[in-house]
Amino acid sequence: MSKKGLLRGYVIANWPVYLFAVLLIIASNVGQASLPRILGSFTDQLMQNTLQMNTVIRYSLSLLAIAIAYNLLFGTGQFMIMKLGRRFEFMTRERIFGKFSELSEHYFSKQGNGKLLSYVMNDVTSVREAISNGVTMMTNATFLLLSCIVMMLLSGIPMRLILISIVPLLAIPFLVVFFGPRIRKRSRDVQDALATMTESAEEQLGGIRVTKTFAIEDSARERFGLTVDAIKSKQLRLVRLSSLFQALLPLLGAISLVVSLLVGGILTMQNSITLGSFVALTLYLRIIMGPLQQIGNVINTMQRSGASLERVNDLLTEVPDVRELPHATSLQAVNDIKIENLSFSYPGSLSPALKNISLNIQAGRTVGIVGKTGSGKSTFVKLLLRTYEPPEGTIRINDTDIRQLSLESLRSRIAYVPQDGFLFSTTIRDNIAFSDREVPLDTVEHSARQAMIYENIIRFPDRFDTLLGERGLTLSGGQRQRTSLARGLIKKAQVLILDDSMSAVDAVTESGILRSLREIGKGKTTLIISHRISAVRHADEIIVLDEGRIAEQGTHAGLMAAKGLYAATYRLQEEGLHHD
Ligand SMILES: Nc1ncnc2c1ncn2[C@@H]1O[C@H](COP(=O)(O)OP(=O)(O)OP(=O)(O)O)[C@@H](O)[C@H]1O
Repeated sequence: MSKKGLLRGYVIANWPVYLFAVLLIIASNVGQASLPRILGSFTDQLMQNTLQMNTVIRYSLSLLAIAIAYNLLFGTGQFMIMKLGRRFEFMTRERIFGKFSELSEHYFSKQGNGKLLSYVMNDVTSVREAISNGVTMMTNATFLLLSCIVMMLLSGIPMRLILISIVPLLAIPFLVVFFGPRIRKRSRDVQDALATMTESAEEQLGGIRVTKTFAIEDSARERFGLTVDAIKSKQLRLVRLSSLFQALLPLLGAISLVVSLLVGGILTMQNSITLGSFVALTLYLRIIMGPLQQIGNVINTMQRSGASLERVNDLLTEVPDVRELPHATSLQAVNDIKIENLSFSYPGSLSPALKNISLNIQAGRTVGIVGKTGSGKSTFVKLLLRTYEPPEGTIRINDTDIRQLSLESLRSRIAYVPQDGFLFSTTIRDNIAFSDREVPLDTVEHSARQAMIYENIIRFPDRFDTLLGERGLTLSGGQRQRTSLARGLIKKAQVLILDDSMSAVDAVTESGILRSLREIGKGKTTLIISHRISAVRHADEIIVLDEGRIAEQGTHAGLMAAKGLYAATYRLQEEGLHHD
């Protein structure tokens, strides 16, 4: 898609409706532009004393007919364009949301949620306003201007008088060329600053509890104030420029009127033109002031929305870091997972998070991964799920490089439970049955029992129908973690990955969950990642990661006998437990 693709594509797809609406607006303008001509001829008849009652009535009815026709035609045209604008807004928000689901975690960590929200809210609205109001006003203004000029010529007003009167208007294109790009540049600055403010507001709200517990509300307010100040000064710069531009166009119109009054007045005194022509000319120039003001307005809106359109187009043309091949293979079943010489550095990071990892995970086995914080455990899982793209040929499932697989088929075969599983503002039941909303309540309850959260849930007044989040109940950290665990356990997937998913539960609950896992894990490939050795000691194989490398590998008994890092960590943790 080209930079302008979004809007152009939309207008091309809807051109017959746009054309029809524009024609209606043009027709309404032609009618309106005949008003001064009618009034001019009325004045001449009045001066010549040739007016009769039925002529007066005819003139009045003509004016009424023009007014009604104008309202009908303009109203319908404007409604059609507004409707198209709203549809554009709706479609663009959907496309942006679709794009969000394509983009990788890396993109989101780079951009920040606030900035992305501002695309969906501020930018889309700004483009919609331009294509609704902008198209209506631009068509209206341009054709009213042109119709007035044509009608002036048809009204018998001498050509030289018209030309002299509209000379000041010739400066308009120069003003547009001068101001347009400058307004656009300043608008982009404002939109960027708005995005930064949304981002800052989002972060401040997210961290409000921390801010309060540290009693640093004042400095938080000050920091937010800085982003607001940045918008204020950028907005003032924009407003200064756009107001100047908007004021200059009517000024040109006013100069035209002055010229027409001066030259037209002299010609009327010399009887070179009729009084009717003079009245018509001044009325035309008065009417022209409206479109001129509108054109200034529209150009301002268009420039502002142009900046927003650029931002939205930039987002929609963003190429995701993790992409599917055109003919990606669909993964039907997971047998063996082979990892060979896997090294990985995060984009922009100098030191690798994983170094030379080689590992075979046979189907149906349980593998524990332990290691101190920052040793690369979560990175390993992210690569397995292709949240980040692993280097070519380093991770294979059933001998196929996972980069050849479709993302949907890969991810739907894996149930992943992160440490801080996000819960949505809906019922507990819907949160647990996230992978398949149709599963019966018994199955949801069964998973809740396995995750040791059932007893908590049935004590809530609405049990599994209890609402969570903004309009509902707030769960404790441990309850949240176990609800998210139940969500992973219910998923019908051949591979289960628990990424530190029991860190917020006590030792007794953990051992209950581990018992369930041994039951669920039958026939499933299970990866348990943990700081705590108690969570992995029953695994068929344990991998000890240290600074991105496999430091040790084996069963619990084997690793204990080796008396290395694993055995030392185990002793430390056991001692901690006994001291508690
Ligand atoms: N998105 C990221 N961008 C850059 N570096 C990252 C990113 N995520 C993790 N890292 C770095 O990669 C290294 C491994 O991190 P990882 O999250 O895999 O460790 P971990 O063993 O899971 O730690 P923990 O037990 O604390 O969750 C760390 O040095 C970390 O700083």
